[in-house]
Amino acid sequence: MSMLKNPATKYRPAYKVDLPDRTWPNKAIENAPIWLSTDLRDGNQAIFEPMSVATKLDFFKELVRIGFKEIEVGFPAASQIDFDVVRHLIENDQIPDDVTPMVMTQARDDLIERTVESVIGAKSAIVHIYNSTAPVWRNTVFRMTVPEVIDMVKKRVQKVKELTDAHPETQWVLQYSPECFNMTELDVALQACNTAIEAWEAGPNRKIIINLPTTVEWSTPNVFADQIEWMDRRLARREHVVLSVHPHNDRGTGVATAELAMMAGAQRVEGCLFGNGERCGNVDIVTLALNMYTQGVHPNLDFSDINAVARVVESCTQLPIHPRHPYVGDLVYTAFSGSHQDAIKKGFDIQKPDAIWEVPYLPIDPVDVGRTYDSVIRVNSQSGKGGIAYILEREHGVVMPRRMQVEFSGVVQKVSDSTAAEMTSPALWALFEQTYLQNDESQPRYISHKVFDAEGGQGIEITVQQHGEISRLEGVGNGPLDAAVQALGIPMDIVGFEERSVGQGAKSKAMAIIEVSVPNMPGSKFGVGFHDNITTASLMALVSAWRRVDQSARVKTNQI
Ligand SMILES: CC(=O)SCCNC(=O)CCNC(=O)[C@H](O)C(C)(C)COP(=O)(O)OP(=O)(O)OC[C@H]1O[C@@H](n2cnc3c(N)ncnc32)[C@H](O)[C@@H]1OP(=O)(O)O
Ligand SMILES: CC(C)C(=O)C(=O)O
Ligand SMILES: [Mg+2]
Repeated sequence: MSMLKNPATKYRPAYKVDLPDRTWPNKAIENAPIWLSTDLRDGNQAIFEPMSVATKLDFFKELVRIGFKEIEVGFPAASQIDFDVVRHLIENDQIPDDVTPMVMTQARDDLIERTVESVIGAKSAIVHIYNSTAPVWRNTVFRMTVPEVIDMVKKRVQKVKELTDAHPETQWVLQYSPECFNMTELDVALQACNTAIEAWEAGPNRKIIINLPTTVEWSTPNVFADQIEWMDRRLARREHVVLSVHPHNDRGTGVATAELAMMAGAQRVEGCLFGNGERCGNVDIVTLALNMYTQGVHPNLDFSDINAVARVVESCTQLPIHPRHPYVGDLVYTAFSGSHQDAIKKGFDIQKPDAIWEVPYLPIDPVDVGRTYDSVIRVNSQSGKGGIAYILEREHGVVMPRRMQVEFSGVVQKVSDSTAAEMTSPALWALFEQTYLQNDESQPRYISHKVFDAEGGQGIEITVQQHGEISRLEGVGNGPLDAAVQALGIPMDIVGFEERSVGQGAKSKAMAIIEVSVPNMPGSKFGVGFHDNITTASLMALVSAWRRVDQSARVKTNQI
C-alpha cells in the first residue's frame, strides 16, 4: 500500500443511531421468528444458471418439508419460468393450507399487474414490492427527490390494493421493503414504510409486512439493531405490522445482524439455506436456526438430517457447500488437533444420552443433525494420544491405559511426521498391529504353551519363536504369567496388567495388555495379546512386551 495514498479514505463510515435508551442489548432470543425462505427468489437470482421449473418445484417441496410457512416462490414478472412455477403450484394444489407463497416485484405498475396475476386463485398470498430508499439509489438510479420516492410508494401500494381487492377469495398480505434500508436516513425509511402502511390501510385482516433489508451490509450489527429498535418504536399501526428483516452478508456478519435484529424487535427473518444469495449471500437460515437450537430454543425448522438438506440445495443451486460451513460442512464435527481430541474423548466418556450437552469443542451433538460420531476425530501430525485412543477404542474396542496411550502416540507421531499426511483409521490399526501384535515371523513370538503342576508353584512350558528358531522354555512361578517370565529368562517385572473382552457374542475375544519394566531400561514397555482364551492372551501379551524390550535393546546396541 502506498504511504501517500490511503484507499480506506474513499469509504463512508456507517452513521450512528441516536438511541441512548436502546433496550435490545439486554434481550435474548426466546422464540423462533416467522421464517421466510427466499431461496427461490434471492437465491435463484444469484446462481450461474437460474433453476428450471422442475428444480424449483423440488426445492419448494424440500422447503415445505423443513417447515417453512412462508416461501418466496419467485419474481414472476421477471421470467416465464418463475411465472409458470407459481401457476403450477397453485393450479396443482401443491401449496399446503398452512403455507403462504410470496411473489416479488419492483414498484412498477406493469410488473405489479403481472405479479398479482401470477397468484390469482391462491388461498393466501403475499405480494412483495420494493424500491430503494437510500440516497445513492435515489440520486443515481431513480433520479428522484424524497417526496417523489414517497409518492411512488403510495401509488404502487394503491395499485396492489386495487388489483388484490378485486380478488377477495384470496387472503392477501402486502410486503413492502425499502431496499437498502440500512443505508437510508431513518426518517426517510420511516416515511416510506408508514406511507405503505397507510396506503394498504393495514388493520384487522389487512396485515402488512415491513421488511427491512441490509441489501448491502454496511455497518456493524449493533448499528442495524439500533435501526430496527428505532423503527419498531415508530411504525404506524404497529399491531397490524409484522416487522421483518432481510440481512445480506457482505461483511460476513449476516447471522449476527439477524440475531441482534431479533433482539431489537424483528418478528420475521428472510434468508436462504446455507447462505446462498447475491454476492456473499443472504443470511444463512440453517445457521441461525441451529444457533437458536443450541440456546435451548427450538427453531421450528427440521434440520435433523442436515446432509439430506445439503444434497437438495447443492443439486438445485449447483453450488458446493464449504467443508467448514457451520453445522453442515464435512469437517465441522472433526478434530485433528491433539488437545481438542483429548478433551472430546473425555467429554464423550462422561456424556449421558439425555443430559445437557457438555462435550468440549462440539457446540452441538452431531446426532441431532443426523451426523455420526465416525469422523469426529481424525489423526495427523497435529494429533495427540486422546484422539488416537478414541479411534482405537471406538473402532476396535481397544482401551489403552494412559501410559500406553503416551507410548503409542509417540509411534504414531513418528509415522505421521514422516508422511505429513492424515493417518486413516485402517492405517492406525495396521500400525497398532505392527507395534504390538505378533504377526511377523522374523520377531519373537508366542507359539503355544502347556501348564503343569510343579513343586513350589505353577509350571509352564512355553514355546516361542525367537530370531527364526523355535525354543521350548520351562519355568515355575506363582501363576502361569510369573512362570512364563521365569521361563523366558529375562529380568522383566510386570508392572501393569489389564484384561477385557473385545467384541460381542461368539466373536468376542480376550484382550490382555501387559506393562513391563527391565533394569537399566528407562520407562516401561507395553505388550498386547488377543485370544479366545484369557491365559493365552496374557502370555501373548507378555511375549509381545518381551519382543518390544528386545527390539529396543537391539536398537540401542545398533543391532537393527
Ligand atoms: C436487492 C434485490 O435483490 S432486488 C431484486 C432484484 N432482482 C431482479 O432484478 C431480478 C428480476 N428482475 C428482472 O429480471 C428485470 O429487472 C425485470 C424483467 C423485472 C425488469 O426488466 P427491465 O424492464 O428491463 O428493467 P430493468 O431491470 O433494467 O430496470 C431498470 C428500470 O427500473 C427502475 N427500477 C429499478 N428498481 C426499481 C424498483 N424497485 N421500483 C421501481 N422502479 C425500479 C429503474 O429506475 C429503471 O428505470 P429507468 O429505465 O426509467 O431508468
Ligand atoms: C428485500 C429485497 C429488496 C432484497 O432482496 C434486498 O434488499 O436485499
Ligand atoms: Mg436481498
